[in-house]
Amino acid sequence: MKIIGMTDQQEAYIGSNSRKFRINEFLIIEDMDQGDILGEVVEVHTYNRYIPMANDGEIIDNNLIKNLSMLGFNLEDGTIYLGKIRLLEEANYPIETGSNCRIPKFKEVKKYFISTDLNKGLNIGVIRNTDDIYENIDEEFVDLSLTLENKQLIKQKEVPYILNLYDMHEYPHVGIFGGSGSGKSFGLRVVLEELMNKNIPTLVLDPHYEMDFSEKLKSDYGRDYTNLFSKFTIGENIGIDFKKISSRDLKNLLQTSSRLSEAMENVVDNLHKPQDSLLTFEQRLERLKKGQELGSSLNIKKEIEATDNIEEKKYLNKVLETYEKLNDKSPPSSVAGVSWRFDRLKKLGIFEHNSINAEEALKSNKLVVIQGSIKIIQVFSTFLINSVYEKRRNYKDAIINNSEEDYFPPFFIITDEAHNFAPQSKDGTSESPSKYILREIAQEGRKYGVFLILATQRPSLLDSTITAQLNTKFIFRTTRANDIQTIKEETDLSIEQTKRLPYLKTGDVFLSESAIGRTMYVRIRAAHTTTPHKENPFIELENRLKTDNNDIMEIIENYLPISSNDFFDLIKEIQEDTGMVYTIDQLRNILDNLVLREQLVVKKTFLGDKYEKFK
Ligand SMILES: Nc1ncnc2c1ncn2[C@@H]1O[C@H](COP(=O)(O)OP(=O)(O)OP(=O)(O)O)[C@@H](O)[C@H]1O
Repeated sequence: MKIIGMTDQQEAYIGSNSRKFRINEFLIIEDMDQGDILGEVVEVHTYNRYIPMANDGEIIDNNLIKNLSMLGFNLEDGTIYLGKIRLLEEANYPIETGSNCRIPKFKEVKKYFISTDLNKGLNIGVIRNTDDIYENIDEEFVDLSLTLENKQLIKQKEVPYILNLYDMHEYPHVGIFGGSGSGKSFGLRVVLEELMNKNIPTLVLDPHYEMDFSEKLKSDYGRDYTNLFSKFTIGENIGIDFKKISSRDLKNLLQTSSRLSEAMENVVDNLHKPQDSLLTFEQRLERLKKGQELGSSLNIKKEIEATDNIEEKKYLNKVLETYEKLNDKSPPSSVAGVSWRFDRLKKLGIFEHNSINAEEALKSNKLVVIQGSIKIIQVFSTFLINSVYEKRRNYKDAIINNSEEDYFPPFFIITDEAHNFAPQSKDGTSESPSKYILREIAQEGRKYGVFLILATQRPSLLDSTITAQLNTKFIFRTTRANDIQTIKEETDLSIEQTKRLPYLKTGDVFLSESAIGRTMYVRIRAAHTTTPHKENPFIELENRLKTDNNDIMEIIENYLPISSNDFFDLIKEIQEDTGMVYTIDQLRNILDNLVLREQLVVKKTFLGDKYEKFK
C-alpha cells in the first residue's frame, strides 16, 4: 500500500496491487519526514487498464496512471485498488508521495476510537471496518455485544463504539434521524437499554406502544431489564391532577380533540379558576349551560319562584349567580364547544389518575415509559415534562440560593416521532403544546442536567432551534432530498458520507459526536430485548387462520360425515350443543374452507355433497 499522486495536508490517494480498500477503514501513513500519520479511507475504487471505464475524473487521470507506473505498480498485472484517504488531524506538510501505508495497531489508534471508560459510556455497537484493529484490541473491549446480520447473531469482531455519557454534561442533546425501516427505533431501544444499565432516570414518550423491555432476544445475552422500567398508559394508570393545571394547560388539553376557537379560549379563561377541582369546574360549566338553556336572568328567577324544592331552589340560585357573572363573556355556542371537548377529555380517563407514581419511578432512577396516542401524549407530556423539569430546576436553583428544596435527579427525555412534539413552524400549521418546553430544555437543560434524545424520520420537520442544539447525531439511512439537505446543514457529515446516506444498511449509522468532533460509521449492536410488535403481520394472519380452522374443525368433527341435505338440522344441532349460530351459507363456507385446507374431503353423491374427514 503506497501513497500515490498529488497530496496535500489533509488528503492523499493510496494504491495497492493486492489489498482491497474498504470505506471508513483506518490506515497509518508512514510519512518519510513527518512520521506516522493516521487517516481514514473515504473513497474506494478499482482500476483495470484492460477494462477501462468512464470515470468522473476524481481519481484516475492520466497523470495518476503515469505516477502509478513510476511508483512500481504493475499496470499490466490486472486490477489496482485505489482509495482516497483523509487525515484525522491536518499534517504540517503535504504527505510524501510514495510513503508506505499499514494497518494500525489498536494502541496506536485507541484514543480516536474510545473516548471514555466503559463504565462512563453507553455501549452502542461496533465501528465498521475495524476488524483488522480488533485483532489486537485490549481484553476489556472484547465480546461486549453481538450484532445481528441477516437475522443471525454474530460475535463481535470490530472495535466497540462507546458513546461518551459523561461528556453529555457539555454536549447534552442527541438527535436520531433516519427514514422508515432504517433502524431508528431499534437504535433507540439500544440507547434505552444502556441508560437502564447505568441507572439513569429517563422519561420516554412512546406513541408506538413499542418500548417494553420484558422480553429478551436470547436468554444468555444481556441482563434482565424487567425491574428497571415502569410503563404507564395515559388514562389507564397515569393522568393529570386537575387541581394542578392552569387555564393554559386546560386549553391545551381541550385542543386534543379539535382546535379551540378564540371565543372558546375566552370561555375557558373565564370559567376556570386556579385551584379548581374537577368537580368545581364541571359544576360551574354545567350551571352556565343550564342558565343559557333557560335563556335569561328573568327566566331563571321565574324557575326559582316556581319550585318548592329547597335543594332545587339552592341549585337554581347558583345557576343564576354563574349566569350573571359569565354569560356576557360566553356565547352559548362556544360554551357548548368547550363542554363537548371537556366531556371527551374526561372520557379518556386522564383526570382519574395522577403522575405521582411516574415521578417516583424517575426519582428511583428508573426508565419511565409513557404510552398513548400522539395527540394525547403531546398534551400530557407537556404537563408532565413541565412538572418534572420545574422540580429539577427548583432543586438546582435552591442549591445556588442556599435554600431547601426536595431532591429531584437529573434525567433524560426521549421520544420517537419528535417532529410531532416539536414541529418546525410553518405559516398556518398548528403548533404542538409540547414544543415550547422541549425548546426550553434544548436551550438551557444542560444547566440543570436535563437531556433530550429526539428521534425522527423527518429532521426537516423538526423545530430548527431544537435541531441546532442536538450535539450528537445518529444518522441512519435517509432518502428524502429535503431531509438530506437538513442533515447536510446540521451535521459535519462529509460529502462522501452524505452521498452514501440513501444506501446505508438497516442498523448502520453515521454517528457524529460533538465531543469527538468526527463522524464514525457504526453498526448498532443487537438489542438485548425485543419489541412487542416483532411478529410479522402475515404470519400473524396465517396463525390466526390456523387457530380458527382448528377450533372449527374440533366442532365439525363431532358431526361427520355431513351431507349437504342435512345442513338445516345440523345448524340446529350445533346451536344446541355449542351455542354457535350459523346460516346455511356460512356453514357451507366453513366446510369448503376445511376442504381447501385438506382437513375435510367432499364427495359428490346423488343425495348432494358429502363431507368426510381427510385421510
Ligand atoms: N442494528 C440492527 N441490527 C439488526 N437488525 C436491525 C437493526 N436495526 C433495525 N433492525 C431491523 O430492521 C427493522 C426496522 O427497524 P426499525 O423498526 O428500528 O426501523 P425504524 O427506522 O424505526 O422505522 P420506522 O420509523 O418506520 O419505525 C426491524 O425489524 C429491526 O429488527
